[in-house]
Amino acid sequence: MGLRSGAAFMESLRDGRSLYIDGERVDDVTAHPAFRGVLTTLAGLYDAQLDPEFADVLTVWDAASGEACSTTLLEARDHGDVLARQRCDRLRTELTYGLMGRLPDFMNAYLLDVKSSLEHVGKHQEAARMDACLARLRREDLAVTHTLVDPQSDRSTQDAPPEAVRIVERRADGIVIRGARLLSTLAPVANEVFVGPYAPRRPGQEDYALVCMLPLDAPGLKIVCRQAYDRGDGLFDTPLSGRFDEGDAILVFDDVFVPEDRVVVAGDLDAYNNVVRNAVGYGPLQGAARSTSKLKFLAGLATVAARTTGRAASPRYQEELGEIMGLLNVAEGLLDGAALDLSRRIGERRDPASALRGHGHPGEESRVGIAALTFFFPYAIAKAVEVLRTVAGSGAIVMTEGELRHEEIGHLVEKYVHGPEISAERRLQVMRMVWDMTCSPFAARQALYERYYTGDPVVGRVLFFNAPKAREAEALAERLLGAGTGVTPD
Ligand SMILES: Cc1cc2nc3c(=O)[nH]c(=O)nc-3n(C[C@H](O)[C@H](O)[C@H](O)COP(=O)(O)OP(=O)(O)OC[C@H]3O[C@@H](n4cnc5c(N)ncnc54)[C@H](O)[C@@H]3O)c2cc1C
Repeated sequence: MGLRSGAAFMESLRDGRSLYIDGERVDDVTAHPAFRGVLTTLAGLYDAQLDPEFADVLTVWDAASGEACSTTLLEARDHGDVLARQRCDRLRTELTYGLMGRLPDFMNAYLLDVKSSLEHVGKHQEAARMDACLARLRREDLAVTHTLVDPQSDRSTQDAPPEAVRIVERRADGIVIRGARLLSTLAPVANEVFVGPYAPRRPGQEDYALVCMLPLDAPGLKIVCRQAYDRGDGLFDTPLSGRFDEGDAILVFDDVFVPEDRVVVAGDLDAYNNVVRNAVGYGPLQGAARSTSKLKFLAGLATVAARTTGRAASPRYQEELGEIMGLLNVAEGLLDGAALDLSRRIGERRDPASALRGHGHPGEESRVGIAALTFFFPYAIAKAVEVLRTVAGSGAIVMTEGELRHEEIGHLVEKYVHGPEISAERRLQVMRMVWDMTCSPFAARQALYERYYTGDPVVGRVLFFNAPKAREAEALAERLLGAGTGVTPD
């Protein structure tokens, strides 16, 4: 099949999936107003792959299928391939302003990581099954989402609660699964879902050690969406929710059959607990590109907002905006660092001796991308949103286009709501965007997303505490502590 057009992508979603939103069952997701905006955005990305202006960056040749495929599915052999991926990740996330956390790109990178991790720990059969899924994605140009986290029915323990998805029947041709997983961003408008691990499973929990891929129209699979934030209010009033509300859903697997060729892990705890632990780092590169694009967009919007009120002329606001620009420069460096880490690890996997030549330290120890996603970006993005709030002030609490166009008061809006040499229409347009980034339900969800999308931030930090680099740091301090207190050399 090869690369799909936006129209073909839309057609593929008319599949009879069981989807529920705002209290109703939706028969055709492409016709529902809640998804019109985000589907237009995603269809645009599919069309961009076919556009000669973008095709060189967004697509690569797939020798296996004999057709072009998305660069986001390119398995990198060397640094040149990694840079091609970085350029593609950057372009696609700039086309979406970093506001879509779960572009299909995220999962394409993640699944390549799964394959690399399983291979690294010697789970070759599972890695081969993942590879077969990736080959299908390249051939069919599918949009994939994922669901990793057990329901919140009991967080007093890390063990799977009975509500978590599990294997309830093993057949010769596959397995039957039952239970729920959260929280699947993009699920309403994706083609397939990857069910994968988050918390490690322990002996006795083999039925919960499940990794598989399924089409989102699989019989028995229910997509239970959160409330829509795109309420059809138009792109002037809701310029971000009207374009980038990617949707989140709890997935309920009500006795869903998974054919054997879609099962990656079914009961092997060792494989399950190593599905991403030893990944080379495609995911962090994509995440760093997305976050950098978002930071750039926020820095730009804050500057534009400051100009619409005249505050950009004041050193007090220039200082705030300057800090965001500084953070953006750091972000660019971290993105390059994530690319270098990925290249280094790919090289080491191919030739373990290369870890000892030239790079200073083995790539396994360097976690620039993950550290950037765990620590830097959540801070930098929250800070940029805070600066946006500061420069906009009460301007973010803003009337709608309706008042601007109203026959009785429109002229008063023109007279009293303008900025310095800036029309009321332009100022309102900017402030509606600021509102959608700082005050709307879309904005609140974006903030929550940045905090949680890499998983529980507490768990993430503790992993760094337990990493070899922490022991290296400790050893450095111990060296000085052990140096004695004598001030004169012996
Ligand atoms: C907008 C959004 C989109 C998401 N998209 C996806 C997706 O596409 N796919 C997917 O699989 N998941 C997704 N997630 C889920 C995400 O992975 C989880 O939110 C994350 O793993 C945290 O789990 P939880 O929300 O159940 O919080 P909990 O595990 O219930 O934790 C709640 C809070 O308690 C804190 N906490 C936990 N332990 C301790 C401790 N010992 N001491 C102090 N505090 C502690 C946590 O840090 C957290 O702040 C998404 C989440 C959000 C908010």
